[in-house]
Amino acid sequence: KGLRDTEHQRASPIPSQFSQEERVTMKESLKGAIQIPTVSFSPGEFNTTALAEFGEYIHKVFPTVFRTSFIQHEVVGEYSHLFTVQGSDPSLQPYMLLAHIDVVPAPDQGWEVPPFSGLERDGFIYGRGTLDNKNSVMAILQALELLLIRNYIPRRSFFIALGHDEEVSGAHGAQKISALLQARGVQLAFIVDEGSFILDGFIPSLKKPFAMVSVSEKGSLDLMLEVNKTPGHSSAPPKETSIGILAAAVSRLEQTPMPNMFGSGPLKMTLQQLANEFSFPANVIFNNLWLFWPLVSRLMEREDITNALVRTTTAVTMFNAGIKVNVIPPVAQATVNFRIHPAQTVQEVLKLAKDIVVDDRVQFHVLESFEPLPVSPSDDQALGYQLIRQTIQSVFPEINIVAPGICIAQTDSRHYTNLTTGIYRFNPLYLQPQDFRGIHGINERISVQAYETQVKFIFEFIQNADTEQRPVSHLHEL
Ligand SMILES: CCCCCCCC/C=C\CCCCCCCC(=O)N[C@@H](Cc1ccccc1)C(=O)O
Ligand SMILES: [Zn+2]
Ligand SMILES: [Zn+2]
Repeated sequence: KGLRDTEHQRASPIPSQFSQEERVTMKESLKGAIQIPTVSFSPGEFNTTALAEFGEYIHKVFPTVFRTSFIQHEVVGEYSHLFTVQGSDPSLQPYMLLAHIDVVPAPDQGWEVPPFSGLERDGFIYGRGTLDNKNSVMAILQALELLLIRNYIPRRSFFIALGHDEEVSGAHGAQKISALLQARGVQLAFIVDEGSFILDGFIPSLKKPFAMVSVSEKGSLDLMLEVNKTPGHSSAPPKETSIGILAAAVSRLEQTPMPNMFGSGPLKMTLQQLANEFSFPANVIFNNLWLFWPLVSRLMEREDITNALVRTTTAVTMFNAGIKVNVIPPVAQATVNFRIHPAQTVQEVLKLAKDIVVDDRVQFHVLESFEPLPVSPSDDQALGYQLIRQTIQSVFPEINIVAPGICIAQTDSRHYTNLTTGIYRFNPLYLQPQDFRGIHGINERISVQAYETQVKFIFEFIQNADTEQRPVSHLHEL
C-alpha cells in the first residue's frame, strides 16, 4: 500500500530537520500570532483591527513566502488570505491546505495565563488559537518558509487558504475564496483542513492512540422554536404560559434523542480498522460487528463524544422569554442546534423534531442549515488520504493505525465541495480528552514539541505531494 515513486521525484527529499535557531524562531512566531486577538464574535462582527494586524504580522515573520516569485498572495474578503504556489509540473492537479485565522472569544476567567498572552509554561504555549487554529495557519506558512529558504521548488501547485471568519460561518472568507477559485476554473485533487487529530484516550478500552482522518463532517440545523401567548396580569395566570409550553417542548427534544445511526457512515470503517487494537474480548466484538452491532451501538451512546458519532445530536443553546416579574410572558423563544449525522438530511431532522414536539402552539423557524458533507474516498487510489497516511507513518512511526472517521464539528472545508471530492480533516497533533476541552474552552495550549512536529509534518507533506497522481493499487501488478 502507498504511493508509487516516480523518476520525476527529487532524488532525495529535503530533510525535515531544523536548527536550534529555527526552532526558537518558529515557536516565538506562534506566540506572536496568539497575541493578536483575532476574535470572531458573531456573523459580521469581527475584531477587524486584529485581523488587519495579523495580515501585517505574517508578512513580517514569513518574508520569503511573500517575496518568492512563484507564489502569488491575495487578500480576499478584506482579511482572508489566498496563496497560490505555482508548481513546475502543470500536469499535476493542485491541492489546497486550509486553516483559519479567527478564534472564538476567551474571557480571562479560569485561564492559568491570559488567553491572548501566548505565554510559555512547562513546555506549553498557552492561548486561544493554539489548537484551533493558529497552530495550522502558522505551521503551514512556517513549513513553506523553511522549504523556500532551502531552495525548494514544488512540482505540484498548491493553494493555501486562510479564512478569517470560520468561527462564525465562513461566509466572508472561505465562501469567497471558493467562489474565486471556481470562477478561475480551478479543480483540486484534494483539500486538507482542521477537524481531527491523533486521538488518545477517547475510546476507553483502546490503549494506544490512533490517527483519525475525517472523511466527512456532520451537518447542522439551527432551529428557533417560538410560542406566543396573550400577555396579562400574573395574579390570574393561564394554566400554561408561553414559557411553560416552550420548556416542555425543548425538554421533549432533549429527552428524545434522534435515532442511533450506527452502521451507516464512516464510523464502521473506523471501528473495523481499530478492531485488532483492542484487547480480548473487545477485539472479538469489534471484529464481528455484524453480530455485535446492537451492543456496540449502545456502548457508543454512553459518552458524549462517541454518542455524537452515532447520531444527530440535539443541543438547546439559547432560551429567551419574559419581560417582568408580574407580567404573563407574551413570547418565548428557544434555539436548538442539531448536528446532523452524515446518514441523515436537514429535512429528515426537521420532520423528526416536529414529530417529537407535536404541539401546534410551537412555531418552528429554520435559522440556518447545512447538509452533512459527502464521504471523501479513503481507498488506495485516494491521493489526499494516502499522502496523509504516508506522512503520518514517516513523522509518527509509533502510530499503527490511520483510520477514516467523521468530524463532529463543522469546518471551512464545507465551502469547498464545488472544487473537489477529496476533503480530509486532520491536524498532525496528539489530542487527549482534556485537550479537546481546551478547544473553545479554557487553557487551550500546545506543547512546543507538538508544534515543531506539526511544522515537520507539513514540511514533509508538501514534498510528498510532489508525487505523480498515481497511488499504488492494492492489486499486484504484472
Ligand atoms: C471513534 C473515535 C472517537 C472520536 C472522537 C472524536 C474526538 C473529537 C476530535 C476532534 C474534533 C475537533 C474539531 C475541531 C474543529 C472545530 C471546528 C469548529 O468549532 N467549527 C464550528 C463552525 C461553526 C459552525 C456553525 C456556526 C459557526 C461556526 C462549529 O462546528 O461549531
Ligand atoms: Zn477551527
Ligand atoms: Zn473553533
